[in-house]
Amino acid sequence: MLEVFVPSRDVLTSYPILLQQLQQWVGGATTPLTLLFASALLGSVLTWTRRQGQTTGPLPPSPGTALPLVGHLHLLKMGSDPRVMFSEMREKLGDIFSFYAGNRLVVVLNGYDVIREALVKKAGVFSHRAHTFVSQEMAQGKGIINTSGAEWREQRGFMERAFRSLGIGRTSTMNHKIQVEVDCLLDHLDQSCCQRQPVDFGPLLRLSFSNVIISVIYGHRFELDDPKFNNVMTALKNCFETFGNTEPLNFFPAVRFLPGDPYRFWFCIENMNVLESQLVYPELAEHEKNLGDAETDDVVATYLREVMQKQKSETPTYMDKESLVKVAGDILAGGSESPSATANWVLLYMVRFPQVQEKCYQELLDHVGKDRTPTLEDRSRLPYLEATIMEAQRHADVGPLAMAHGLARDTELRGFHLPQDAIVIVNIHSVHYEVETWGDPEVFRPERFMGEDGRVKRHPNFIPYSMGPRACPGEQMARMELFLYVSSILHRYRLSQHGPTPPSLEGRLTLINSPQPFSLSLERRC
Ligand code: HEM
Repeated sequence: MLEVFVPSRDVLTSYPILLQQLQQWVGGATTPLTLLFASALLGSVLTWTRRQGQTTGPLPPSPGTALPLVGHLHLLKMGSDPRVMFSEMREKLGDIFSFYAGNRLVVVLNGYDVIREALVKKAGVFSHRAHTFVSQEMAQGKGIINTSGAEWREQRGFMERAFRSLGIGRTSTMNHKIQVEVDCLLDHLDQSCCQRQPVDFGPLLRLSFSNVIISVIYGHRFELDDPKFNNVMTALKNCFETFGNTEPLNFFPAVRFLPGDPYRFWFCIENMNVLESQLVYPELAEHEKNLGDAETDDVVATYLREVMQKQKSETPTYMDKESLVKVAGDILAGGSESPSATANWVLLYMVRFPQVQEKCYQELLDHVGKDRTPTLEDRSRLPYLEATIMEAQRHADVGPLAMAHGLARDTELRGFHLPQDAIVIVNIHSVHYEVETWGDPEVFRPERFMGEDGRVKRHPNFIPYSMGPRACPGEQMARMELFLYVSSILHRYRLSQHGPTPPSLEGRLTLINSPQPFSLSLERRC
């Protein structure tokens, strides 16, 4: 789960610590650490020298001269927001640029045309994931997010098949699954509303959205106050929040032995173990016991049945129980943080732009009325609400750098040579904030997603789920969830700012860009 390189703000703040430590060791006495450092340096210089001689064509432009061991890191603005840094680099270097992080080449793709050319037209090469130290340690080469080639195709193909056969994507199935969680959330909100308590939606939405995907994976839900559920979800959140810090290990794996776990690697591993030992393995054992029961119909049961069939027919396969642990973890990771953070952003925008909230409510009144709650069948009748969700997704930049890709082999893109072991960053932020496309990208304006015919206008450059064969397999489900949660909350409550300061539009960028914690006041409308 989750083990891909994304140069978050954390990575850029982690490197100065690393560079400082390197300087200290160089000047210090001989200790196991200096020996460790010396061998890392020697290995790095050797690889570096070998690489320099291997390049067959011009690499994408870079910010200057790279040095052994650190590459271009000494030239990058450490600690700055990578989105800002990449925008500046793009202005100077063009749509495709590169830099060495240690001795590993990182290539950044910017703008719709270049990203489409890579992920769609050259999908066979660009649909790989980069092989990195941390991803290998955490995923053990298994699952969906961190696999490539035939193994990835089989695991991802399974997920898509299972989702189809379980009816995920069908309005009737999803209406029920999501509605159960929405109703529970609304009950909880009613209590806060009655007691005039402000609500911090962040943790509530995380638990609620996780329950939807858990019911798809394991066939049952948890009570929102179940301690085990809360424990496991905290572990997942911890992984998301600290994963970015581990990135220096991808370039200098030896630093994992430093005392005090400064890059939070062991903390991440520990939290992943909590998730797997308290949720995934026990669920697997339970499913194995009940597999004969025809009622058991969920992702895990479907996977186990397919493994049995393949074993029986002696079909070669990558599907096994160890892979199932990672597949289940990947689907849970994908299906919890991104959609719940997106919903939280939408609510935040409703408070920052009350006129948009009122317009959404008016649309709900006109097409749903006060006597019933919204359902997925109402989607086509509520285009402004849909447009508002899309605009919040674009403006909030939830997954600004997607998940890093890799290359199946050495390749060429727009005349530049890209070596097979490069890490490829897909800069979705550059597409969502392109002035040529949007005119005024900094402005929050749902109308940009409304057509003149009063219907939702789908824009090809709106790509929060990425593009090509590696694009998010949960898109359909996420869109249904976002619609039902947001429409139900806005239908029942007027949301307003709690306290004198409005919630900040500045996010917290880790693996994804989440809102900073904030609380809202609720007033019941019906
Ligand atoms: C608003 C909600 C969501 C957003 C913005 C989002 C966005 C993304 C993005 C940008 C990627 C990376 C694509 C790439 O590598 O180019 C991705 C991958 C993925 N997402 Fe989502 N996602 C969302 C919801 C979901 C849901 C609900 C699920 C599960 C049902 C899910 C499961 C996954 C998985 C398993 C991958 C890895 C795919 C692969 O490596 O082949 N996501 N998502």
